[in-house]
Amino acid sequence: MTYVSFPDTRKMDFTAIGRLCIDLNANEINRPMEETMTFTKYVGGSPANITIGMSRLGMETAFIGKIANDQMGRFINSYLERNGIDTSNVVTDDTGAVTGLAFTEIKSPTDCSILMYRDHVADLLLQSREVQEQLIADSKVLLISGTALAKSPSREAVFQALAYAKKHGTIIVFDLDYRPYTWTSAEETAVYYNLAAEKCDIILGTREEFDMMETFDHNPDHSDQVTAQKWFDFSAKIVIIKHGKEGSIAYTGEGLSHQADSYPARVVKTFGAGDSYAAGFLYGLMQGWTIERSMAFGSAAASIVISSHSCSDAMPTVEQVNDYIERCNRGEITVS
Ligand SMILES: Nc1ncnc2c1ncn2[C@@H]1O[C@H](COP(=O)(O)OP(=O)(O)O)[C@@H](O)[C@H]1O
Ligand SMILES: O=C(O)C[C@@H](O)[C@H](O)C(=O)COP(=O)(O)O
Repeated sequence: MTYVSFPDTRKMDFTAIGRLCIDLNANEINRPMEETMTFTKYVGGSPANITIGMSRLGMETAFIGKIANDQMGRFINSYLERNGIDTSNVVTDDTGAVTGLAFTEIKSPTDCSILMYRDHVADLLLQSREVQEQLIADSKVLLISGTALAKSPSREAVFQALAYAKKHGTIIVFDLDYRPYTWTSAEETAVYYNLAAEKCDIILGTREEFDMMETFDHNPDHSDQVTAQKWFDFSAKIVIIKHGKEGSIAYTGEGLSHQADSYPARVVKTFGAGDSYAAGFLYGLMQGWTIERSMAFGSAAASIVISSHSCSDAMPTVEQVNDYIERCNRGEITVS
């Protein structure tokens, strides 16, 4: 059964809007940040990671964002271009803003955290008039991510992109990607997340992220079913709630639910799971696969990325994901 009909005559498969940042991942792992001396630099930012993932999977991709006018900004731009991502709507800041940094702490495979440096970052300065309507009209999918809603003018830019997507029938995906830093209150966060989610066809988030959105709702048992049901009265066709190692559950407007287990992984660090899952799942759905097969493909992609040092650079190809699934099926990867 087809739950989402993607427009079929568009030159761009997938366009994302939001932050382009730098991840600095600890080289000396299994210790606190205080004792970490060296880091490896990668392109980061959840929507950037997902776009890189989609590109690795062979999709035509583009990005809408703003980079700093410095070495970090140029590093990001050239990495995107080397990965075949259209950067014609990546604009350069001219106000002296900086690139957001995410230092990752890997204390153990299950105890990871991120230290964000996000004061005066370029990505939150994207303006609505800088969003190219034609690019969105030419795309099958527009992905938004919640962090870009945290501040103006990036907030308005995302809503403008949503308006263009609605106008042109572009399928809208919302990766909640809630990062408390840069939001000022629980009320502000919930209001803007809810306003954006009303317009989206596919919504992906963790249980904790949906809990944040339900600040004004009645869902005392944190029921996934109750969470999902709310969005089918708006635009949603699929709502996915992710539960880390426990797997994920997808709901569709017909009242059906689909459960996916996680794949085994030799976990190096847990971040990057959600971004690779999103890329794998969306890729599958755009191939016309069932929701279950798409979720399994996303889950396997996630296991590959959390078994690696980076998020963006470790995004797998189709062959790598299929090979991983086969190796798991043969019992060759059992550590979880
Ligand atoms: N420890 C783990 N082992 C195996 N797979 C995992 C693990 N953590 C996450 N995953 C996979 O990644 C998916 C998304 O992870 P999750 O942690 O829920 O999202 P996020 O990274 O956005 O917080 C899960 O549904 C699961 O398939
Ligand atoms: O999103 C960021 O700014 C940091 C990411 O690049 C980072 O690697 C990460 O946290 C990935 O997020 P996840 O996939 O939700 O775990």
